[in-house]
Amino acid sequence: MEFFLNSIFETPIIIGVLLVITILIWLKINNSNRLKTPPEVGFALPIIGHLYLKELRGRKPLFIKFTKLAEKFGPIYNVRLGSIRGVVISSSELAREIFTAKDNYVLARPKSLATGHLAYSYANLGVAPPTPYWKWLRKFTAVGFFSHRALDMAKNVPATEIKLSIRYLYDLCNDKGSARIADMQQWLLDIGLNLMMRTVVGKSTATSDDADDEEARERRKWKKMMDDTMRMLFLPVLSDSIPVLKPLDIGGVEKEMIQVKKVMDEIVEEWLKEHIQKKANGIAVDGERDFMDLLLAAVEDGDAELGGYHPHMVVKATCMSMVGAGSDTTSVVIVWALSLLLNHRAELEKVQRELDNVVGRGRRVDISDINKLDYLQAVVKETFRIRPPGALLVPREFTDDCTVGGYHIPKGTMLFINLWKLQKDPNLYPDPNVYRPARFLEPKYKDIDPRGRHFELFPFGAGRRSCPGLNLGIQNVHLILANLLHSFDISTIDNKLVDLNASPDGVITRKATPLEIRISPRLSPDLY
Ligand code: HEM
Repeated sequence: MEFFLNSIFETPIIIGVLLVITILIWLKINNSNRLKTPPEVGFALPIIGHLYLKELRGRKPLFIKFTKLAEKFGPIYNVRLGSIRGVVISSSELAREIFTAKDNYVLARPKSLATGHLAYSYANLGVAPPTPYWKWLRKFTAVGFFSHRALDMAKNVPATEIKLSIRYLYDLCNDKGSARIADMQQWLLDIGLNLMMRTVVGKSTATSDDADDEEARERRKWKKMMDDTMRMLFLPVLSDSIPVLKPLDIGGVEKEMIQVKKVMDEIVEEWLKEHIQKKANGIAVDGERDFMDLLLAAVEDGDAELGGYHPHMVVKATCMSMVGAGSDTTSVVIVWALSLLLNHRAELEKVQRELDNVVGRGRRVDISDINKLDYLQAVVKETFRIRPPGALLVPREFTDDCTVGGYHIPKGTMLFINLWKLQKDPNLYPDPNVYRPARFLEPKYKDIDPRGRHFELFPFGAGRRSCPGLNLGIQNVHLILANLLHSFDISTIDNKLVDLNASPDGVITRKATPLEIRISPRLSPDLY
């Protein structure tokens, strides 16, 4: 008997089995006390988290990498980008839960090295924490600037700016009857910036103005400043994910941010001084009032909630956030709309036929026509669906522990909504990867509104932190696209297909390569 017991307990296999059983029981007891968390995409290493995974390596856009991971881990999963803990959502139902019942938890934006330097100490509306100051600014912009009434009053700005830009293209065609545009994306980025500069600070950067006078030099300086600021503001910096690298300032990025901030502030300060002078002279009351005029008047009102910021800093930061957030977004939608139409010529011709039927060829399109252009509106919706300009929206951060889809999300987690994947869900749209604008004319889809109320299509985000400029954005996208397609016949060079790949850089989904096209006028010369 004694021999028998000894042989059992001395057998390493038996001891191993007992050990495993003990560990399993311990894990089970321990897990049942723990909260259920979303699937983790792998084992997170210290410092780099999941950045070593093959799905997260390489120079592809982050939303493509997240889409690959969603195919493996489902509509909600946890990912660690270095020290940043994120949750990635790609289901319409979960997005609805977050932006309705849980909206209060996700009103903040994460901080980064770039926002620390370029966002006027977080006075910038796009990154300000959800304080009474941010609420006041949202209310002010919604009522004073983005309401339908305000847009109606300001409709002359797009009309004149678009006319100028179309005229510029027409002049390129003039004696040859057509023109080759090497980079239509650049023309569209210019017009987007012109529109916002006129609306916000009353200035125009004039499309591709290469004159050599003082005014043109000034305009080139603003344009470069805006380009640099936007590029730097959304630059993924390694030290945001791996903070121990911050003192090294790899590639001199932080030094460059400080330089960009200096130039930015000098220019915006100059605009502010001009507006203060205008106000003192009474011009801002009687003449055309831009956003800076309105805000300048509002911050001096005793009821303004300025969160301890100097009133002038609020004006500078907010105007920068408007120009920055409103220009590239608008242009990028039109780049994609045009690119998709060029790859589907029958659709392009349908839009032009609709324009000819509704507007005719005897005058130019104007704002009042847009509501009657059903096919054009369907084209814009299909573009928002297939190529959302913010494919991951703009990240948010959970400000408290929360539950989403039954999973525990701890405070401090970054929220990514993968619109790129969500809006191509086959449960929402049949043949989701096929470009078919007419789907938005079908009874089931025709009432889908992209303004953040329907979680099948919400390119402007949703909830209380969604895009405040969406009405202006929607108006300008339709107006510019309609004007282009009405004014010109457009084709690719040698009828080649347009490359539809997205650039890996930035939060705004730009096209990776230039859009090269040929245009020829289709209206009578007196209309340009
Ligand atoms: C087609 C054009 C546009 C698109 C697709 C777009 C998209 C977006 C998206 C996705 C967000 C983030 C929303 C969220 O977190 O849920 C956003 C925020 C914002 N947008 Fe737009 N936008 C456009 C035009 C504009 C315009 C014209 C303006 C201003 C004139 C503007 C100003 C802003 C601002 C200030 C924010 C930050 C709001 C905050 O954080 O409280 N946007 N936009």
